[in-house]
Amino acid sequence: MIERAEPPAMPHGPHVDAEWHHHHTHAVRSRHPGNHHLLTVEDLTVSFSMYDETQPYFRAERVMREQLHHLSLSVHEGEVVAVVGASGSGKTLLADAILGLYEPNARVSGRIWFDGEAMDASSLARLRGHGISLVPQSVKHLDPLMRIGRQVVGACAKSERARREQRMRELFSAYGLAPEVERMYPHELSGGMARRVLLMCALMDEPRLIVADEPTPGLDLELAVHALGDLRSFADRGGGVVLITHDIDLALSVADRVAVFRDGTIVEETASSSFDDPDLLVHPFSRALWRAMPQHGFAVPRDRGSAKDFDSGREGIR
Ligand SMILES: Nc1ncnc2c1ncn2[C@@H]1O[C@H](COP(=O)(O)OP(=O)(O)OP(=O)(O)O)[C@@H](O)[C@H]1O
Ligand code: NI
Repeated sequence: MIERAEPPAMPHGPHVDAEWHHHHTHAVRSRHPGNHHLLTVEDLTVSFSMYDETQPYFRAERVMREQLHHLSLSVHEGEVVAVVGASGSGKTLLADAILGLYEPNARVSGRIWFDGEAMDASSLARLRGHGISLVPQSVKHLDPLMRIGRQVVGACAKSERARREQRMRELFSAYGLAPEVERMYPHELSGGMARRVLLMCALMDEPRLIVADEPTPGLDLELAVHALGDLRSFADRGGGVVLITHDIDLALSVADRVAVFRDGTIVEETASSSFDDPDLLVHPFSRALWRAMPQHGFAVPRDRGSAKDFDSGREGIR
């Protein structure tokens, strides 16, 4: 169980120190029975302890709010799996959980396996940047006080510096960033440049799995296609990619499989090609996404406050 681990504090990202910090027991490491996946997430549930905002403040008690519910997902080597769904539905929480990043008030349960090994929060944290890399959703993840070149090269042993600088320059030219950008600070970059830098940071580490949380907003179509093409070729070289996005059209152009995410869980995992024919889609929400695609007439899925439309019957809404 991931809830038992004691995660180390990390220099970047949210401070890792969840409530379950206090219950230590040693997680049992075992191989997943018959697992041939690079990543397997089983029954992942994330809740937050918070004050009940439906009560007046003087009566409010701490309650647990569950945001991810019994979520399962798998990624093979060589595969791009797109996680598509509405905003605010918990997709970033899924990314954070795979990276072993938990807020202090989070309670996490479930199982995560990487390359057949059972993971806990501390082993996931150790893999961060050393096997699993995140392309974060917000460009605010860049350090505002550090020059771009230093951030991309990252903290590394002196002996590795030259090799990493060489790789950075290759990535710079592949992404059409001028060498001067190395000397710049994040506030001097356009949104699109900052996005490319975040992607480069992930590619620098030569991970086995990349979790990309909305990597394309702010990129024009050509750059977005380039960025996704890079994730595709990373997978083609044997890596795995979890591509979180609400742009299903773009996702379908690179993903092997699509995991349809709704209200804190994955309701359907299917081949991208299922979106060529809505009869191959099982869940009403997947069909609603299909209908919302431009070429199918832009029917906007009524995602909020109309759960019944999707949950009662295969056809869902019109
Ligand atoms: N530390 C926390 N405490 C309480 N609630 C939280 C915490 N972190 C996230 N949440 C809640 O979890 C829910 C899911 O948020 P999340 O950012 O994962 O959604 P998302 O699908 O990534 O959205 P977007 O598409 O806007 O990026 C939100 O309602 C958010 O308010
Ligand atoms: Ni998000």
